[in-house]
Amino acid sequence: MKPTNDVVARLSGAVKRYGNLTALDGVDLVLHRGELLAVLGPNGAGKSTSISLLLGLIRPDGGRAELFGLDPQQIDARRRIGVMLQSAMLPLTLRVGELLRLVASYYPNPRPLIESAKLAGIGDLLQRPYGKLSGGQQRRVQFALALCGRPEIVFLDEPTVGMDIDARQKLWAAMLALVADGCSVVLTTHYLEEAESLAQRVVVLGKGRVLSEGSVDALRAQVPLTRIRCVTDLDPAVIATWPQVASVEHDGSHMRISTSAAENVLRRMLEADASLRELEVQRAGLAEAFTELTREENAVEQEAA
Ligand SMILES: Nc1ncnc2c1ncn2[C@@H]1O[C@H](COP(=O)(O)OP(=O)(O)OP(=O)(O)O)[C@@H](O)[C@H]1O
Repeated sequence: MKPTNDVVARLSGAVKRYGNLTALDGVDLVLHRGELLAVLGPNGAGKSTSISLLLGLIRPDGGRAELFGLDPQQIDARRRIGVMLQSAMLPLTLRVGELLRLVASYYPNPRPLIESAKLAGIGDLLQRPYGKLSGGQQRRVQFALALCGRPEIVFLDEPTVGMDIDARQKLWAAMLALVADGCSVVLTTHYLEEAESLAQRVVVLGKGRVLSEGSVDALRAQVPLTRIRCVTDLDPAVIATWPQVASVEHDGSHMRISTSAAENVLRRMLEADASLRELEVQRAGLAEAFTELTREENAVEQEAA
């Protein structure tokens, strides 16, 4: 357990309503110094709302939001954070180097421009007007702007959307470099492999509530599933009705089955299909855990309705 003075950001019982819609319904969330926290959840779960509360862009209707123990709207708190939101309104005619210099000037102890550019992999873009860059290049510039002030916390709201694989991997490496340097990172993403390989801790939101919270391993352990992948002539709709089969999907020519009883399911499949081939059996990852957690939430809702 980390000491509580290690907490750099916190939501306590945060409630946010938009008319009749409760976007956040009592969310508790803490961020420790030097950790990468992934905030996951399906569309509309409340991820962006949670981040907006921590950034002081919106105010809670109940509960509290704190940055470094301060109100997030205080300038002393804001000077210690960097932000990359889903939509960035930046002046299109400014060159990337000019943008970086401008944003860095808001901070008391910014990184040297070259260091920020190197971390974000935009050293070759500094002379280019921002508006002339590709979508993926603009995202990298936005990342550079988020880290150029040497912030203690960086908030990244779906940062890798629109990036190719190479750019995404570079951004991952840069996030890890920030964390190694003692910076805390809050990352929202729909790419679960991103959370799986980067995050020390994961919070799963669903319909404005925290469904689960813990390390990636702890989350996986909550849903002890195994993934079976193979080529088979068996009918997926039939396999889906077998006991303890959580899901059956097609993956090209392969079938992918998630189950909590891998041995039983495999035995049954091998008995029923002598031509079953290209078999792989693997412990389920965060994706399956996430699907199960959010599915349980939906089922509870449907029962209650
Ligand atoms: N300004 C607003 N006015 C009205 N409703 C809003 C507003 N902002 C968010 N909401 C609603 O609050 C809920 C939570 O939205 P939020 O953007 O936090 O979800 P999210 O988890 O970030 O989703 P996504 O993955 O789609 O980005 C949604 O139902 C959304 O429609």
